[in-house]
Amino acid sequence: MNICLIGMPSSGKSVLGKMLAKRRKMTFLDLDTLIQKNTGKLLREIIAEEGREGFLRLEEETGASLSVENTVIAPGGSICYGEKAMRHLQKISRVIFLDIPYEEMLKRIGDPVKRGVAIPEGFTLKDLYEERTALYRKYAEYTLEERGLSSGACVQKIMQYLDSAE
Ligand SMILES: Nc1ncnc2c1ncn2[C@@H]1O[C@H](COP(=O)(O)OP(=O)(O)OP(=O)(O)O)[C@@H](O)[C@H]1O
Ligand SMILES: O=C(O)C1=C[C@@H](O)[C@@H](O)[C@H](O)C1
Ligand SMILES: [Mg+2]
Repeated sequence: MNICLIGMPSSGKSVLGKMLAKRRKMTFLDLDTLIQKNTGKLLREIIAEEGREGFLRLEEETGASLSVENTVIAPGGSICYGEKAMRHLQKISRVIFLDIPYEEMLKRIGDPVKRGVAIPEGFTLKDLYEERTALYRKYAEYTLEERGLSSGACVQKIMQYLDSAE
């Protein structure tokens, strides 16, 4: 089985995903990296050429056709807009939502534009946070409340959940 970590940019999908993969002897896969490998382009080049919508379609297709085993999958934060991808990820993996408070995200994230966050026209970061949080919750079988926890404690809680719900 695979594990898929979803959540806002800077919620810890990469950091916690790599720690989890090491602890459970699994492979770590970053979906952004896979998209770049498949297309031979950087994400910002894809977004510049195809726009936000084009990128989201590509991200959805990549997520929906993923075929891996024993892998911790870390998709980009915008994967929640791809219904087809999320349904597939639910089938092939245990989907876990890394929930961080809005204020914590602001502290960690730096400049969202530089980080490549796909913010629609007229949306604030707060709007985006609220819209996505509802979607992440909808697709996840477990929500990890990160508030106040160290990264080690986060991994411990995820491990406990996975072991208890096998
Ligand atoms: N409890 C915690 N859990 C996870 N990360 C934490 C925690 N506390 C602080 N951090 C820091 O928050 C950052 C999380 O960044 P990370 O790149 O893992 O997020 P991400 O979800 O992969 O973001 P992106 O969607 O941009 O790829 C790291 O710099 C990490 O050190
Ligand atoms: O949260 C987002 O909107 C994104 C996050 C990145 O990981 C990339 O997947 C892309 O730049 C979009
Ligand atoms: Mg990451």
